Amino acid sequence: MVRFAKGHGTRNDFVLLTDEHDQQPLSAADVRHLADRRGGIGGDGVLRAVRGRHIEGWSGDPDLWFMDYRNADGSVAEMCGNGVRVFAHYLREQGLVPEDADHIDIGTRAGLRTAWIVGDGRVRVAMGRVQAPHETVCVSLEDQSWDAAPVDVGNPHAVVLLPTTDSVAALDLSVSPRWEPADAFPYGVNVEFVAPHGDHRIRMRVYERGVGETESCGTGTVAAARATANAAGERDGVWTVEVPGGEVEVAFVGDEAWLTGPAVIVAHGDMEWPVASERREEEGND
Ligand SMILES: N[C@@H](CCC[C@H](N)C(=O)O)C(=O)O
Repeated sequence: MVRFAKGHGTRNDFVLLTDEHDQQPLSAADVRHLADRRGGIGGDGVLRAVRGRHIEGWSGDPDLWFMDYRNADGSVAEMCGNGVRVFAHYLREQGLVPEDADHIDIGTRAGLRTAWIVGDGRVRVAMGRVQAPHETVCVSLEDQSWDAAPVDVGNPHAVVLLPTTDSVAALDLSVSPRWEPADAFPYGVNVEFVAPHGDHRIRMRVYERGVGETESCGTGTVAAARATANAAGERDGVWTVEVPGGEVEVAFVGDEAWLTGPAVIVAHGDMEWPVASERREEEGND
């Protein structure tokens, strides 16, 4: 049996597990099973809490809790902005960090992230440096194409700025967007479609690498706000980003970003483990 929690941030949902001493490393097939909405628990991703010392390539404090993030298809991603808020909340509710700690430092594959529980069930995270080069790429969806702004939030994004929220709502994101040049994102990319919806307020939909369309993507909201601010010639500022699953706030000071939004744990339970052998065989235990 494995103990799990289920949580979400603006309905971007995750299965959470604690594996302090790295005794249950997850294969891609394990992750797909956990994230499976019919045969497993269900989620857009899986967050495993493990001490940093066990993560190859982590050169920070070995005692820090590390957010080992996986997309629902089993792939590894560097960062997850909604996930890191839910992860901070989980560490606190599980008693894995002191209840009176002012902040929570978390290791991720994109580096150290610091979270503050700010009340009302919301968590603020210092998202680090956001890089948005000037060059654009071409993003296509079925027979439509647009210029998109590449933005790096620790993980890769391409942001398409559209004129109206109706044009965002009309998109069919059941199919994956394509991009050119192909080598612009050798490891894939998350694609955001964004339109203005008031003063420093935008609306966004996203097609996530390794998942498909989700109701929210925290790093995507940061990328969307950065691309919108850049297009408006603004640097510092606070943006509200509406997503199908709710809304979050993104603040910029210089190159740095902070993301604030809800973090919810909805359930705890026990799951059969290891995964049934027939499923491992079916999916391949890679
Ligand atoms: N939903 C996440 C992003 C998760 C990773 C992404 N799919 C990727 O592969 O980079 C978020 O809230 O940031």
